[in-house]
Amino acid sequence: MNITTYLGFPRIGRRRELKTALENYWRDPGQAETLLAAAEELRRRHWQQAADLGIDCVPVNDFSLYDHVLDQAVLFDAIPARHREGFERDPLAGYFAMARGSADGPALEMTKWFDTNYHYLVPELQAGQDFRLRGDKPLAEWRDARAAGHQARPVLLGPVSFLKLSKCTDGSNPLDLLPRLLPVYLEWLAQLAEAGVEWVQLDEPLLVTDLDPALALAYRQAYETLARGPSPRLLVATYFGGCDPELAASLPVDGIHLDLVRGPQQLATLLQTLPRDRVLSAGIIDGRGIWRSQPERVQALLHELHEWRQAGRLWLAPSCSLLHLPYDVEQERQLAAGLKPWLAFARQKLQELRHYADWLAGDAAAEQALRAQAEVLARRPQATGVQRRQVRTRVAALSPQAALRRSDVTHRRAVQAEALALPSLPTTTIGSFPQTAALRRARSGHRRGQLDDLGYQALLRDEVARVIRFQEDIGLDVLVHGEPERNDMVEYFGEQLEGFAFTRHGWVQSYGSRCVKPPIIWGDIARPRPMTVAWATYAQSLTSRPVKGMLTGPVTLLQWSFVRDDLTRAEICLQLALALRDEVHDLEKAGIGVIQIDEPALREGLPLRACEHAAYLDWAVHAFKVAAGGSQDRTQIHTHMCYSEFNEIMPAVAALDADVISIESSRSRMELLEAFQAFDYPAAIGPGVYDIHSPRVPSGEEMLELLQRALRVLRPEQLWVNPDCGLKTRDWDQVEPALRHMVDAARQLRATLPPA
Ligand SMILES: Nc1nc2c(c(=O)[nH]1)N[C@@H](CNc1ccc(C(=O)N[C@@H](CCC(=O)N[C@@H](CCC(=O)N[C@@H](CCC(=O)O)C(=O)O)C(=O)O)C(=O)O)cc1)CN2
Ligand code: MET
Ligand SMILES: [Zn+2]
Repeated sequence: MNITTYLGFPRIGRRRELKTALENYWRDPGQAETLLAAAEELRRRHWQQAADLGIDCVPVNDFSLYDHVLDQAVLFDAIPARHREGFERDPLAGYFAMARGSADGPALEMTKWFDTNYHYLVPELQAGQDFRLRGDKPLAEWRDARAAGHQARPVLLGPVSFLKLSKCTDGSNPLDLLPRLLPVYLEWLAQLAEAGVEWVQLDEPLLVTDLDPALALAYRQAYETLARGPSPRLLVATYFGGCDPELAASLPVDGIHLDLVRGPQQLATLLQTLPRDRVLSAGIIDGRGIWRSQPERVQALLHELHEWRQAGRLWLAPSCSLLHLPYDVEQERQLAAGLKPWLAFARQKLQELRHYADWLAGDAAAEQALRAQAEVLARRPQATGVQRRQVRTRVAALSPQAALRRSDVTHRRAVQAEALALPSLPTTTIGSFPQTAALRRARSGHRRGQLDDLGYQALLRDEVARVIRFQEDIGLDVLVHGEPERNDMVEYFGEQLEGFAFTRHGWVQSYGSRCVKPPIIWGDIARPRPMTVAWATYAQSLTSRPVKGMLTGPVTLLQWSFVRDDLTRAEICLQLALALRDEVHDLEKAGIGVIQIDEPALREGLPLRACEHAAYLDWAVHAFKVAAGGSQDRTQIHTHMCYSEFNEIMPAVAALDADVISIESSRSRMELLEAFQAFDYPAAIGPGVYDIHSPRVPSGEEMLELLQRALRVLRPEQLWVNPDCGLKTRDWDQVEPALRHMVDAARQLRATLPPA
C-alpha cells in the first residue's frame, strides 16, 4: 500500500479562528484558556479532515500558536535572558513576549522563511550555551492525535537547519553548537521511542541550499550521532528545491522526503544512490502553488518510482508543508468564472494525493477523476483571458531602451532639484498611515453591501484629507495620501488588473496573527484603467507640497501573488511592469512629480541557489526599470525596500536606477549604509530612522543620532529622512508623536549643515 501523508497544514483556520483567538488573548490575557481551547480544536479538526480526505498519516507539532521555529527554541530552552524571568512567571505570556516584545525587552528578530512570505522568529543563541528539553508539546500533540485514532508523526526542524536558521548574539557560528545540541535531540527521540512513536519527521530545508564542505560534514556527523541512539524511525524532509542527492542518500536515516516539483532533476541520481531499504516520501504535487497538478506529469513521475512502490516504501506527499496555501477553495463563492476547477488549496491537495494513491492501486474512479482533471486543465490555455494577443505583442516588441531613463542620475538630480525645490534632508513617509478599525470596518461593510460606494468613497476622501492636513501640520516635505483605500499593497492592485483573480477567504499566514490573501495571476496582465491616479490627484489638490504617488512594483506584485504555472516568472513580471509603466505615465500626466515604486520583496525572490542569482536579478531589475523607465527626468522615482538583508544584492539595488531609495535600517543601527558606501551609490537614500514594527515611540534624540551616523557615510545631499516602512499596522497615537520627533530631528540636523 502507498502511504499518503503531508508535511504540515495551514494553522490559521478556515475563518482565521486562530487569529481571532490570539488577538482576543492579546487584548485580554484572561482569555488564555479560550485561546488554548481554540488551538486544540483547530489541531483536531485538521487531523480529522485529513483523515476524512483519505490521508494515512498526519504530522503533529506542525501547529504553532505563533511560529514553529519559536516553539522549537522554547522546546530547547533557548530563551533570551531578557525574557527568561517573564517566561518562568507565565509561559504563555513569556512565549508571546519573545514573539512580539514586551516591557522586558524587544522580540526576537523576525525574518523570511526561505523564499516565502512567511516570517519566522530567529532563535538567539550564544557560544557555549546549554540546551535542555522544556515541555513536551510534540509528544502531547502526538498523544492527542493517537487518542483521536490517527497515525501521527511528530515534526521538528532537524539540528542543522535549526542552528543555521538561528543566530548567535555574540557573533559566533551557531553550527559550533551542534555537539551541545545533539544530546537534546537524542534525549527527545528516546522519549518519543519510549512512548511508542514510530516515525519522526526532521525538516532539513537547508539541504536544498548551497552547502559548503563544513555544512555537509555537519550533516553527516549530526545524523550519524542521531542514528546511534534509541529513536523512532527518522524521515528527513527536504523542500523548496532539489538537494544534493549523494549527501541525502548517504545520511543514515530511514526515509527521505524530496520536493520533486521544484527539484525534479534530483530524482535520477537519487534513484541510483538511495539504499533500497529507505522510505522515499515523494513530494509529487506542489505544496506552495494553488494549481491543480497535471495528472500526466504526476503519473509519469509515479512510474519512475515503481521500484519503491513495489517494495512498499513509497509515500505520497505534497512537495512541502501546506502552510503557505489557503485552506479550502470550496469556500470561494465569487471566484472569477471558470477558475475553480483549476485550483487546489490545502484540502484539495490532500484530495489529489488520495486520487493518485488510489490510481496506483488500480481504482477506476480515481482513474476517471484524474482523466477529468487532465481534460479540464488541457482546456486552460484556450480559456478567454489566459492569453491576450496585445499583451504578448507588446512584451515581444519591447526595446532595451524602454528600461532606460532619459538621462543619468546626476542630470536628473539637478532637474528634480529645480522642479521640486525641497530643503536639504527632506522628510517623508513610506506611504501608508494607520489602517484604523473604522477604515477596515467600512471596507468590510462596503464589500457586504452595507455601505454604498458613495459613502465609502466619502469616508476615504475624509481620511486622505486628514492625513494630508496632519502631514502639513507637522511639517513633512514630501507627502503621501496614506493608502486608506488599500486592503493590502498587492491585493489592491490585483483587484484592478486583468489577469488576476482574488479570493474572499484565501488567507495565508504571514507572521503570527497577520495574514495576507495573495491574489492569483491566471491570465495575461492588462490594466483596463488607471489604478491610483484619482487618489494621488485628490491628495495633491489639497496641498501645495509635492504628493508622492504610490505603486507596488512588478517584482513584489509577482512575489506576493500566486502565479500561473504556464509562463516563466520573468515573463509575468514583465507584463506587470508594462501595466505599471502605464500607471507611471498617467500619474505623471496628472501632475504627480514624485512616484514611489515599492519593491520590498526584491530580496525575498532571490533563488536559494547562488548559481541562479544572476539570472533572477537580471530580469527582476529589468522589470523594475521597465516600470520606471518611461518617466521624464523631472519625475523623481523613489523605491522602498524592507524586511531583508540587502548586502548580497547591492549591485542590483543600485542598478534599479531609482532617484531615491528608502530602506529599513533602524534596527541594524544603519549598518547597512556601509554597503552603499562601499558601492559608491550615486542616488539618494532614506535609511529608516524609526522602527515601525514596534509600538514604541522613538525620541527625537535617538533619530538624530541615527541620522548623524548616516552622515558619516553619506553625503548630506544624498540623505532623506523617513521611517523604516509604512505605518499601516500602527495606531495614530504612536504615529503622531513619532513623526513629530522625526521632523524635529531632521530640522535640528539641517540647521547644522553648511548652506548648499
Ligand atoms: N501581501 C503582503 N505581504 C507582506 C506585507 C504586506 O503588507 N502585504 N508586509 C510584510 C509583512 N507582512 C504583513 C502581512 C499582513 C499584514 C496585515 O496587517 N494583515 C492584516 C490583513 C490586511 C488586510 O487584508 N485587510 C483587509 C481585510 C481586513 C479584515 O480582516 N476584515 C474583516 C473585517 C474587519 C472589521 O470588521 O473590522 C473581514 O473581512 O472579515 C482590509 O483592510 O480590507 C491582518 O492579518 O489583520 C501586515 C504585514 C511582508 N509581506
Ligand atoms: C511592506 S512595504 C510597504 C510599503 C507601502 N507603501 C506602505 O507604506 O505600506
Ligand atoms: Zn516596507
